[in-house]
Amino acid sequence: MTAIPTCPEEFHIFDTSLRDGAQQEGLRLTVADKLKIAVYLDELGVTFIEGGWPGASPSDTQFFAEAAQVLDLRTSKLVAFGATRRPGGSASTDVLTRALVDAGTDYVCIVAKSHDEHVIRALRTTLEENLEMIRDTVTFLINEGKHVFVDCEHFFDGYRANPAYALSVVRTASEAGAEVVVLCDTNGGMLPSWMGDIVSAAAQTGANLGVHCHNDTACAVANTMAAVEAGVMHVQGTFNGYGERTGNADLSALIPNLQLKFGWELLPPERLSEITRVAHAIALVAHQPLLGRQPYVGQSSFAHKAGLHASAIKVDPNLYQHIDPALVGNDLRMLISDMAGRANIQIKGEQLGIDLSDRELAARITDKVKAKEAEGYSYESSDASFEMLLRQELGILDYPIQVHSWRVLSEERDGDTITEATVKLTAKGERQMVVGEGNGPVNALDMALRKAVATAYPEVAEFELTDYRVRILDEGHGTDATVRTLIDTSWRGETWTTVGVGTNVIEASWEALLDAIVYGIFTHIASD
Ligand SMILES: CC(=O)SCCNC(=O)CCNC(=O)[C@H](O)C(C)(C)COP(=O)(O)OP(=O)(O)OC[C@H]1O[C@@H](n2cnc3c(N)ncnc32)[C@H](O)[C@@H]1OP(=O)(O)O
Ligand SMILES: CC(=O)C(=O)O
Repeated sequence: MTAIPTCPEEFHIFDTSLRDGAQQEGLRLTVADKLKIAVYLDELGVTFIEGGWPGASPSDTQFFAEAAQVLDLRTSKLVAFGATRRPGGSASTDVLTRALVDAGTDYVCIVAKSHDEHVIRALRTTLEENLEMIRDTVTFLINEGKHVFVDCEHFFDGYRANPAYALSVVRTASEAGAEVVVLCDTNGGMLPSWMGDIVSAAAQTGANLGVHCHNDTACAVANTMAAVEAGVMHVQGTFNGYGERTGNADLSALIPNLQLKFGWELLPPERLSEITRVAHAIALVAHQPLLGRQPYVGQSSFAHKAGLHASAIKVDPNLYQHIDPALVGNDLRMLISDMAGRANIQIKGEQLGIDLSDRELAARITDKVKAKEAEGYSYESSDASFEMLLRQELGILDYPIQVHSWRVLSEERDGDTITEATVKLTAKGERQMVVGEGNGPVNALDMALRKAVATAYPEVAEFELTDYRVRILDEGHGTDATVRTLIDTSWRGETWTTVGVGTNVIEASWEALLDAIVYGIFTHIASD
């Protein structure tokens, strides 16, 4: 095994979620969103937050103006992004360079071309003029009192095409006073084993080096780690890997990798344990669902489904996890499914405070789960229904309501569809018959059921059906297919999921609805 590198005396975590992250298709951040995310990043403690490109868009200019007024960053420093001046001009008169100065940050990061072909064909200037643009812009910004970083765009591809020119760009930026020269894998085509030699060659210039990797080969984090092993002292990335095309190096994986695998204390442990919360909070602001299988911070990162895994986890959780999830603020989760063995059921029982140590009892429940899963039930996505099944099997589920009958009618009257449901039940000894109307049969049943139960349990009126999903289980059967319905119910910050299965979608929905109400009553409302 190669030796673990030691942490450089100065090491930067440079977050570009608000700049390169915002270059992701479908991601649109308002100024208010950016300000919120900047606060999360500062609380976590990244070294730098790149806020955007002032002058390129009015909202980025506004972001820096507002940030100066309202952001009180405690641990991070704000960076404004820009580019070298235009060819043939002067940095002192370039409109965008002026906007960079006016952004008012102490730190700026400018992008410079480092691939000869890009200079000639995209920038349409000479190789020498490109070096002059870098020299002029860095010098100008330093004279304006800025700390300057230079992003060498297409550095790795440029090095492979013309190493001498790519290195001359690094040298020019460093000699002009850039505090870090960042080697960018702009097209994201590199592989980890290709990084080390190129970074080492760039280090010969004497520049302080950083790295900025895109994820087009799914190697952005690995490439960044390889560059770190080769000696860079500054890593750029984004939270949840947002970024142009396939994204950037994901800081929610990169930071734990550096801290927990290399043993570098980049963040105090109590801040590292906030990283899952921060990744989710940023995803929420960005309106991007966070992938369950996102390393370290995803909901499934420490979720165990297979029976063999669970049986070893019962002995010691570390037998089947690479770190203690608490270190990154995540949790071990035990999933119940047709792949479960006794151990999954016993661990889940323990988490629910139900003793299932008896082998025969655990085996009976395992068989029951497998049989129900074969019918189409899915307990890994419906914890509440699993708990009800468990309690039913153990005879410890006191049904708070008894349903006598239900029906639902939909009719078209004068062009309008009217849907009405009737539910008859007994709750706390009182017989109820309630009619509910809704914009469809499931909605009408939900209304009638909750109204009927609410006379005995008034809190049920506040239960909210927050999600309803229907999945056809035997495609090809057409309208007589078996369906699975999953219902999320929320109340006072708690959410639980229940499942129903059947060839009749309304019956399957009713099963999930009824379980949702019953579960909510016995777990959240004191029964008397
Ligand atoms: C690798 C990266 O992701 S870097 C970040 C890229 N981010 C963005 O591009 C987002 C914000 N960009 C913008 O709003 C616009 O592109 C602006 C304001 C920067 C420029 O807009 P426009 O003036 O309309 O020019 P346009 O976008 O068509 O072309 C960019 C120009 O910058 C030049 N340019 C490209 N790279 C550089 C550089 N490193 N230094 C100086 N000039 C550059 C191009 O040659 C082109 O010049 P041209 O106008 O003579 O053709
Ligand atoms: C600078 C930058 O975003 C890149 O080269 O990808």
